[in-house]
Amino acid sequence: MATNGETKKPPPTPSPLRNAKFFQANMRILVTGGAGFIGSHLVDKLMENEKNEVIVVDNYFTGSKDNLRKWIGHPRFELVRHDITEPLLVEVDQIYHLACPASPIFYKHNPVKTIKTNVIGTLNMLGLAKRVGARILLTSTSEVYGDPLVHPQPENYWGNVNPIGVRSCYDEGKRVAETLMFDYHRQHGIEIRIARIFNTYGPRMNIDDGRVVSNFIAQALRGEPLTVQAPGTQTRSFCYVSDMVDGLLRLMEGQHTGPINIGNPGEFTMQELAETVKELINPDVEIKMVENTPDDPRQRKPDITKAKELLGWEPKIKLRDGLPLMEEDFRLRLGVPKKK
Ligand SMILES: NC(=O)c1ccc[n+]([C@@H]2O[C@H](COP(=O)([O-])OP(=O)(O)OC[C@H]3O[C@@H](n4cnc5c(N)ncnc54)[C@H](O)[C@@H]3O)[C@@H](O)[C@H]2O)c1
Ligand SMILES: O=C(O)[C@H]1O[C@H](OP(=O)(O)OP(=O)(O)OC[C@H]2O[C@@H](n3ccc(=O)[nH]c3=O)[C@H](O)[C@@H]2O)[C@H](O)[C@@H](O)[C@@H]1O
Repeated sequence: MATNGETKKPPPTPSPLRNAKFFQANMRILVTGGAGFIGSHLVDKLMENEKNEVIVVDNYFTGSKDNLRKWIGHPRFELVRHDITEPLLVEVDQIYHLACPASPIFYKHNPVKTIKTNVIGTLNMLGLAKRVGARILLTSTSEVYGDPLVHPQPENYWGNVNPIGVRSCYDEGKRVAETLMFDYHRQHGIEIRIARIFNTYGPRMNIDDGRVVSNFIAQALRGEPLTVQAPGTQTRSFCYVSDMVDGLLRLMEGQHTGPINIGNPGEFTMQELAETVKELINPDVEIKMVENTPDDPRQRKPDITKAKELLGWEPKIKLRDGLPLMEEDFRLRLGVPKKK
């Protein structure tokens, strides 16, 4: 019973087809942004389960069909070119809502489009969830904490965000997306899950993505200086993509709405990260200090107590073990074989 005296409407029941005799899949799952970095790894994992049908919608702004090449043509897989700022009509049981450019250079490239994706796109996906009674998971971000004044960041910290800065299309956009999720949950009884993802890295990141790990690895392999943005003492905590996917699946399947931080608490300065990449990948490269961009958060590290307690999740892969896996993928794509 809602506290204002109104009876809370239960969400609509899933399609009756799910119980039909010839219905093969137990679960039809929509992944928005599934052609992107995290999305495509999530799709790989979901497709491992023969009971799942997976539909990816993506506008290929930062994603690529190449990331999903092994599934194209598979009977349990569909790939749709679609921009989520437009309505979408599909019948699904779960929605992993990832669509949004994630690298700062891409999300700042067309900030109006970024905020439309976060607000109108999330509204569209919530409308879809409401119509078909699907459970929906939003991939929010540690950027909702802005330039945090509390360290490490627990989920109940409300953040320190510049609402009119160059990053706000993304961080404020995700904050509104979280608000929309909770309003649909409270008003319409939609089953929601919110993950606050902290910097994630791994194979399939765009080579010229602009994010720090992909930049440093590509630079090290090309023999170019590693560009540490000043002052270099700013910190990030890097989570390997398979750990991230595991966390997202647990959150979707568990009983908790979140928001829940999913990230690796191992914290590094950007100078330390550059030194580690240099040591592991190319000891001959130089490390160069370059100018930074406005509003760059000075520190970031997740408090993952909730993820541990509520999801039984914690990351397994340390940065020093994850970097060589990403190096291997970048070497293949850049055509730079390892010297014997
Ligand atoms: N990778 C990280 O470190 C990180 C950290 C925090 C949050 N996240 C969130 O996780 C999600 C995935 O991030 P990623 O690193 O895989 O980024 P990505 O850029 O590789 O993937 C995003 C995907 O969304 C698609 N997309 C963008 N706008 C769209 C639109 N309007 N309609 C349809 N598709 C659209 C892109 O083409 C791309 O395939 C994003 O929501 C991002 O905000 C990522
Ligand atoms: O985890 C998150 O919540 C967010 O993290 C990142 O945003 P950011 O941490 O700014 O990512 P990067 O662009 O990789 O920058 C990380 C740090 O590296 C520095 N950097 C970046 C690039 C570079 O070449 N050199 C360099 O020192 C930046 O100044 C920054 O301090 C992601 O890009 C967002 O999508 C995500 O939501």
